Amino acid sequence: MQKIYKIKNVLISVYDKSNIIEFAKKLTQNDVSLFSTGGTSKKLRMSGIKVTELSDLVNFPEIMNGRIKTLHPKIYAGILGNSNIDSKLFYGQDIIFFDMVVVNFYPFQKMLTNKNFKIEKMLEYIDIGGPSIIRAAIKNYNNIVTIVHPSDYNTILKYIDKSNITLNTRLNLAIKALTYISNYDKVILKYFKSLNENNIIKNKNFPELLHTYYVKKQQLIYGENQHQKSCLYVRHPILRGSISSSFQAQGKTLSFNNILDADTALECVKEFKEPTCVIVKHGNPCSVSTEESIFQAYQSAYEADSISAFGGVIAFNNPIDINIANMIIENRFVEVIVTLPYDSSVERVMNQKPNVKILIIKNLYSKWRELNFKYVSGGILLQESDRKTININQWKLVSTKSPNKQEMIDIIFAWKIVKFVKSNAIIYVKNCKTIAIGAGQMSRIDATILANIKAKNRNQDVNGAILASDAFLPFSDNVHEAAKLGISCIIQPGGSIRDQEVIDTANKYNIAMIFTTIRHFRH
Ligand SMILES: NC(=O)c1ncn([C@@H]2O[C@H](COP(=O)(O)O)[C@@H](O)[C@H]2O)c1NC=O
Repeated sequence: MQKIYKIKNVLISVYDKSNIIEFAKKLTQNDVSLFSTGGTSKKLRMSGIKVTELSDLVNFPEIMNGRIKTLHPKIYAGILGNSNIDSKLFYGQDIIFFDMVVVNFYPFQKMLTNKNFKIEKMLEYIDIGGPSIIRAAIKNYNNIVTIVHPSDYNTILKYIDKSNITLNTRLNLAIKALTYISNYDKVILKYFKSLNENNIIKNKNFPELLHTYYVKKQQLIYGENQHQKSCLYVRHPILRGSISSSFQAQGKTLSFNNILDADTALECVKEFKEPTCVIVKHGNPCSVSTEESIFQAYQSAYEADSISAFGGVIAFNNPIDINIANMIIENRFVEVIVTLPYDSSVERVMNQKPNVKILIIKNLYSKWRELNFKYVSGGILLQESDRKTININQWKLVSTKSPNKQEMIDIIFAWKIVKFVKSNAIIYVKNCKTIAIGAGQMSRIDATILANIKAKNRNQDVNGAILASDAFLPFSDNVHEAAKLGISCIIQPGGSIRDQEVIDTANKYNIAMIFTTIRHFRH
């Protein structure tokens, strides 16, 4: 036979007071005694409902602006205890054993929409007493009914006069309550994680425990290789102007490598305000060019290294135009295009090559400073992203010869690119166009020799070009190699113990040399 539960004492503490008057009235009509926190008591009393204030019950006032209202052993004994068993234990201590708790929490999620709320204000909306009451009641669901949704008031009233709130009903209400607490905590957790990330960025305060919050965006066709499964997760809140927030307008399913390359291409092209095109293969820019128009930039970047551009990932900092579209559909093998939204006429042309993957970026110049994660077996490395912008005032002219106006423009152009090329990186630039890139070599001299080979093989005119090196030139050998092709200016961080020897060699060849004092390794 089902045990009969008579509801006698009810604790009510609700932030959302909708329908509470009607509910409380019906309870009192069924000989139920009510016990409430300050605001709830006031509301009930104003409607003529008899209620005992919990602070009177425990003989302790609500303090600290409501931070402490119900956190009292007498209240928790009344929630966690069983009147049949524990009455003797608390003999003479005026413990009221509650048969039902009706609670809803401070509206933390709703307050999040209030962008002006500072952290201190948000913290005040973390409900402490409410979830504690509910958690205690859930633990004692054998003896207590737990209500967290006004929509359950009527359900419970149907049973209350018959005193047949079954164990199963209480269990289901406890599950609802636990879900409510858990969702509430998830929202707070998300908020705290966002603070965590901001703190890391602002204070370089790397936490003991690292929580990250990434949401699955899409399944990828495969990982780095076909036998590896893969998908893309994106940070929350979404980073605007990034590859993660891009929208795929057409083309086959993206792969892991497509996204990596598109990210490098996009981040690199974002460095430039003038029409610029960046072509990337295997994580490295193969060519970059800035021109008067985006079409010219594309043509010039393509010509700079048309061999490497085959099957490349191309990013533009302007919408692609009809000329680019025609050129691509006629005779170019392109894997991915990253562009700002383009015209419908361009769309119609690109639709003729439906396999080309096109990613649309709505906003290029996001102000975010991001964190950079790299995975190692069993751990992750965390660092600030290399967002160091150029500050010419920190640069030092160390050679006898000074760069001329065009060389100055070219070294700034090159220095923006070099941080996107894997180390050791040497790049040659002339007239705002890369003419050879030596990437990812284990020795710097090999990177320089590679750049020389590429420049020669592609019939580039290196005479009067500039050389940018992502880290210091450790020996003068690089200068000798560069001089062979007529390099007229070198930009590098400086900082080698052989700096003077390197400078002397530059002077010997009448090469201008600038030290940036900033290094841009990329691994
Ligand atoms: N601090 C406490 O001891 C405490 N006990 C209950 N509350 C919350 O206070 C609210 C009701 O307060 P009032 O009845 O004063 O309007 C409810 O949302 C309840 O979850 C508390 N507030 C915050 O934690």
